[in-house]
Amino acid sequence: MAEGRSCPRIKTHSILKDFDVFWNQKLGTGISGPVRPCVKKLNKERFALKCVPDNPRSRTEVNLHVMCSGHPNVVQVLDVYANDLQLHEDEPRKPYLLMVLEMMEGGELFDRISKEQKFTERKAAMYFKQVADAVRHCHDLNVAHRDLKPENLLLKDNTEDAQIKLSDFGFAKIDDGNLQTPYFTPYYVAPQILEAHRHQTRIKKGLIPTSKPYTYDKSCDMWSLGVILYIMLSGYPPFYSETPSRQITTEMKRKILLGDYQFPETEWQQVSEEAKSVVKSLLHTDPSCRMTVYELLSHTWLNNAPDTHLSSPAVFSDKEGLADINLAHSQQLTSMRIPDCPLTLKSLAESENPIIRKRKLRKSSVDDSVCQDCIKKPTLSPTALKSLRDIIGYCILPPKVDDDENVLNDLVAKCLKHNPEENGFHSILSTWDWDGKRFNSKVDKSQLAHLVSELVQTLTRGSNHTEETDVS
Ligand SMILES: Nc1ncnc2c1ncn2[C@@H]1O[C@H](COP(=O)(O)OP(=O)(O)OP(=O)(O)O)[C@@H](O)[C@H]1O
Repeated sequence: MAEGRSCPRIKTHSILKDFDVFWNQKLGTGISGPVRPCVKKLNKERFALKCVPDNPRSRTEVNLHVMCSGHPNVVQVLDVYANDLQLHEDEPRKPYLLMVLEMMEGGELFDRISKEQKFTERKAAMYFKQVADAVRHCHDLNVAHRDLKPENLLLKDNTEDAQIKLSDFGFAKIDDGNLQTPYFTPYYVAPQILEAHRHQTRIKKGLIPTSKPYTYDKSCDMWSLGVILYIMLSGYPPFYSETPSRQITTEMKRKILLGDYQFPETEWQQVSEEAKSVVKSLLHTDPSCRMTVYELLSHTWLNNAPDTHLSSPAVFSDKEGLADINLAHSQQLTSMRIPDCPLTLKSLAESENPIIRKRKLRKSSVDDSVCQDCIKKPTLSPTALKSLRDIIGYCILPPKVDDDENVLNDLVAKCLKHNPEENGFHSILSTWDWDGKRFNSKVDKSQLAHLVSELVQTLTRGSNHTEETDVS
């Protein structure tokens, strides 16, 4: 079992006593601003300095990064300072946490791959194994990283066999298992919570041993690993939108939930079946069936990958393309992360006055672009809404009758009477070959619940229905 490091004492004297900081240089830039080089005065050793505003969230980042630090594939945190700084001319001095990090001279992993003369499956497996081992270490400590993406995989130096290390614990979270006891109103619920609920039900029925704790966040890390591996092997991501936008589109979410991706012949015909099988097991749509990090590390491909050439370096050398890949991956992670304070819905009777309710609802909108779209959408009648919700409720609750399929077919048919024009609904139904009366393919009820739940969220945001509920 891995042992975590305890948090170093946060130093409150000026960092400039111990380090020379190159404020005008940057090693890279993230959401929290540039990461700068610095040199320890005592021995002239080079480090990277990450400055984050001092607030509870950054304190969590520091704590969890330090905790996971004692592993060769995790960037080490040497020291942490709490100093007041004026980092921008137009801002007053503000409290910051300054993290002195091990210097990763080799830059980001995908930049390195773009320069590889001969990039093979074996090399990809060698890189990937190190990333997986870092994730194993975090998961052993019950930490979900939640931001596994190419930009956070850094190389120690520029040598041929440089180590890869995981960085940026800005979204990391102690996986305290809260999601094993999901609380929600069954009709309006994030897809992730539905999954946790299903898992809970399966444990209760004895279908899954209780010794295998399930947390959605850890399974998200495994999904991210699947996306990273897919990109490493082919040069492009498994899920992308035909119309690039800054917001993840409903269509892309749908593709992710349905696991709707391909292995196009041109780039994938050379790739071994074992590698594809690893990708498939990581991108499994049901998080509770997704490969765990231990299953991944014991997979034969990781230790016995063939020496076949991959086309990814050529694709990565297009810098703009690589930036698009990184952006798409970040957006997908954002859409998958469960908010740290889960949203719950209160009934109208419990809410405060209507003006406050409306204002709260406006503020709670997480996806403005979707919201704007929805305002233009036709209003759903309460009966139509109820019939959609009945389908969700039916799909997430344990079956009560033997005649499962007919009940579902009847519910859908009834719903169609109330929602005849709703294209989103028709498109969901076509996933399982709805012929107007029944489904002709076996319905994955969990996925159906996901998709209808999303549709309900989309249709009710910005419409009259938002007045029926209050988000707190
Ligand atoms: N230890 C390091 N050594 C060298 N470069 C680093 C180091 N840490 C970070 N960087 C560079 O700085 C960039 C941003 O760092 P980091 O991801 O930690 O910041 P962030 O503000 O949390 O970013 P994000 O937008 O990904 O959340 C990295 O992608 C990398 O290029």
